[in-house]
Amino acid sequence: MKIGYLGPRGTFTEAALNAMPAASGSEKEPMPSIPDVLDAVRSGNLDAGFVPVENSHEGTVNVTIDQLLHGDPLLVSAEAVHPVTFVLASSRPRGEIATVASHPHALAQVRQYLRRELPDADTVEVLSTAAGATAAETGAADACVCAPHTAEDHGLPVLDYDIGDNPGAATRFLLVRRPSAPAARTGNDVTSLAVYIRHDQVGALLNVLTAFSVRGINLTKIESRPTGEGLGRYVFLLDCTGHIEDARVGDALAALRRSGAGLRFLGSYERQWIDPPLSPLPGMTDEDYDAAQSWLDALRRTGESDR
Ligand SMILES: O=C(O)C(=O)Cc1ccccc1
Repeated sequence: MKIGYLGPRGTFTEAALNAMPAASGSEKEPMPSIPDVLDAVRSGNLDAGFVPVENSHEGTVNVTIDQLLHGDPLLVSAEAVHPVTFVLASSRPRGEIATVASHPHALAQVRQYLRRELPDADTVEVLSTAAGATAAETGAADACVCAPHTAEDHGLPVLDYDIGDNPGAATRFLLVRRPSAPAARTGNDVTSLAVYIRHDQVGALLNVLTAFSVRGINLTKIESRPTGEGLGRYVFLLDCTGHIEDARVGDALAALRRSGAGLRFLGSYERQWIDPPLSPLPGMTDEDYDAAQSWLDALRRTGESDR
């Protein structure tokens, strides 16, 4: 199995992929950008792609989300959550640092540090933290923000360790592939989907949310992105706990379908966060659904209910 990831070597994405048991034994190929990774999956050059999607403090990596929303569909088969710690690295003395290069999400997570320590330095956004290290090594930038081991690999002295504004920041990554049967249900799963609500209906978003809440399904993320059709046209990205094989999740999706909402299923996969999953509401387990279906089947056959 060949997995492409946001490279070059030394990115946080690479470190997160190497820590993933499901990826051990796979051939891993660094690619220059997130769209490069996902397009290579679409074209069949890669079996899977591994990209950052969200940071605990900086929020969503929009380029990843937009890639999943537009173009040929892709399916998420796994997620990984990985801690991120940043260093400032440079071969120049502190007083000579006029430019600092890194990935926009890394720069955003050290904003307060840079304002405090290097208030006059300009930031330079590049495609990854490892690309920032290359920029600092070649002199295209004076310094970079990257992982400690990346500074070492590029022969860059570390001027400051642990410079993140939020200790404990973590990034969530997704393993994606071309659509096929979703990952197996584990009992601790997340389902991601994009919902295109009806714009000619008042309360359309509330109806979508209600489809989840009445079935006791916990939403863990909701985010809107422009559809690209014009102002006021948004698509909603939802993450909920549960698997499409869970009766209540399948039932919620079927209800959305009946309501006329457009759906792009983005995958059901094992959840990797520390929060314990919430128990289903009474009457919402698969067993409850099965028992109610058997009761209805019998009622339709015999005309007899149980009271
Ligand atoms: O640039 C990297 O190293 C990446 O893998 C993207 C990223 C950037 C900042 C935090 C987490 C991931």
